[in-house]
Amino acid sequence: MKTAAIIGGGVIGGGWAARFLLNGWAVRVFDPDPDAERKLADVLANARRALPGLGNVALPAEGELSFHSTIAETVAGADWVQESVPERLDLKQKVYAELQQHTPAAAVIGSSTSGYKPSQLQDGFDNAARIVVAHPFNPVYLMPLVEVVTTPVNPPEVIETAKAIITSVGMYPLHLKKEIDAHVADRFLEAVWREALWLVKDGIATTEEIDNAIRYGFGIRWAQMGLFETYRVAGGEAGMKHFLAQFGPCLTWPWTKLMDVPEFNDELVDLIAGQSDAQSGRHSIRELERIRDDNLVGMMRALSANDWGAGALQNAHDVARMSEAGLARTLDEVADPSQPVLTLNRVVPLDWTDYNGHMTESRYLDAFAQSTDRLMEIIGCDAAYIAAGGSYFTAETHIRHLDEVHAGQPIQVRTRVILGQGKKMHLWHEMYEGERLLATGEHMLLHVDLKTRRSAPPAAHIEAKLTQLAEGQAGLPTPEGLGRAIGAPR
Ligand SMILES: NC(=O)C1=CN([C@@H]2O[C@H](COP(=O)(O)OP(=O)(O)OC[C@H]3O[C@@H](n4cnc5c(N)ncnc54)[C@H](O)[C@@H]3O)[C@@H](O)[C@H]2O)C=CC1
Ligand SMILES: C[N+](C)(C)CC(=O)CC(=O)[O-]
Repeated sequence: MKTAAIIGGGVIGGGWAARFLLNGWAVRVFDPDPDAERKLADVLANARRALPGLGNVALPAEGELSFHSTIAETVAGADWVQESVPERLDLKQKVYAELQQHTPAAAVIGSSTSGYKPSQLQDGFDNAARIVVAHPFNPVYLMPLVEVVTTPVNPPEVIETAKAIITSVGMYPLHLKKEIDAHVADRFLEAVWREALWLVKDGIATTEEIDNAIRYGFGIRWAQMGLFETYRVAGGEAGMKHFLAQFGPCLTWPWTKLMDVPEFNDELVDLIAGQSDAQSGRHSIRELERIRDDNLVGMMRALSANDWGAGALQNAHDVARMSEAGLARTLDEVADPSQPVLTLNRVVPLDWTDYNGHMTESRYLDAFAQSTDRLMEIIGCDAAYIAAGGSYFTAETHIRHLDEVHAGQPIQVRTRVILGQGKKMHLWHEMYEGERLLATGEHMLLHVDLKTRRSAPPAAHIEAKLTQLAEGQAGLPTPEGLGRAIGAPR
């Protein structure tokens, strides 16, 4: 098991701790705040609620969490050290002086700093080559971006290790080869933040109106395409050049106050804090975090369905996790084809819950459909085969809802091929939470020619694999409930 040492376990260090733990790492924390353990437990509770169901493949078993009273003890045996102490250079440098004495030589040290350049953290330290900026976004357990900022003293192997570790916990390392104060993303945030402060101070808009301008408008666009791709589309058929010709000149108009910062006096602080209380004071911070997490998970899962942006990143992480989660992609990878095949191993995500407080009925079909897709891939009906014009359509489905399951619970589906002959594929899915049978799904599918949209025999290699599974599993007892129908009222 890999080990992460977290130096500073506040908002960001707590988020890093949760990200590593839920991805199976051992996590060792140092934070002098006597309340640090309680605060981190709160962050971890929210992370456990949101992260495991984000993807379609189960995460590894949670790692071990421990708290330590010195930096020396915390970094013992660490593969990765993440420094997240307050944003004060003198304090950070004091911490790096200690880290240089005790951190294992092979470990990489990442700093969460929002604004300092890596050279300011490396300067004068023997282990400078192993120090990089690894700037995350809040909440670290859900947001994938990490700005990795390096300097010429960082050798390629340190940079590659940093990128590989960040990728392995489902995040996206954006490597900036040139250092700059506040990296890239915080430059945007600061520009928007300055404008927003002026708009409030000048009485143009309240904090709530500014938030509405973002969340009902460009904020949704940015989440899926960013800035440049969005503006390319906004240029119409003439694209980016037309957009620049039309809107470029207005950048010289005096629209912006970007170069000024309003004076941070009591009057401005009270104005902003008062409006913010009126806007959101009815929710506690932990409640707001959960609302934020529900929304982020829902949006990222929508992007996954389109294999786009942060969703495409999550899908790639799911694929990387499949083998460890026991999910085969080919028949050769199925450990024992004479037994029901594991076709789904995931956690019920937050957005699958309904007003009854449990997984809603349509998601049982969603889960079984994911299992059918998995079985199709296993028998060779994969993306290439479908692109070449062959696939399966579902002709009939019968689901029995036998027991409840809730967001955050792990579910597994095991699938039997009851019949695989000619055009027909008759599947029997059983959904479990541990040993508890939650639902069964019986599905009749027909192989189709995607050009004619009519049923047609599958390719020989598909039928051969299907028959192999059906014949191999024929000796198993008949599943209880097979062929069951609701029946007409008498
Ligand atoms: N809050 C945010 O939105 C983001 C912050 N960051 C960066 O993350 C770093 C930490 O920021 P936050 O977590 O927001 O601050 P925070 O104040 O929530 O947490 C800092 C933690 O460090 C602890 N600490 C203080 N002295 C320490 C020491 N000598 N050794 C170990 N721990 C010590 C404190 O007790 C506290 O728990 C900063 O560099 C900040 O720029 C990065 C991304 C976003
Ligand atoms: C406000 N902040 C500069 C500390 C923000 C960040 O660094 C990133 C984030 O999570 O928005």
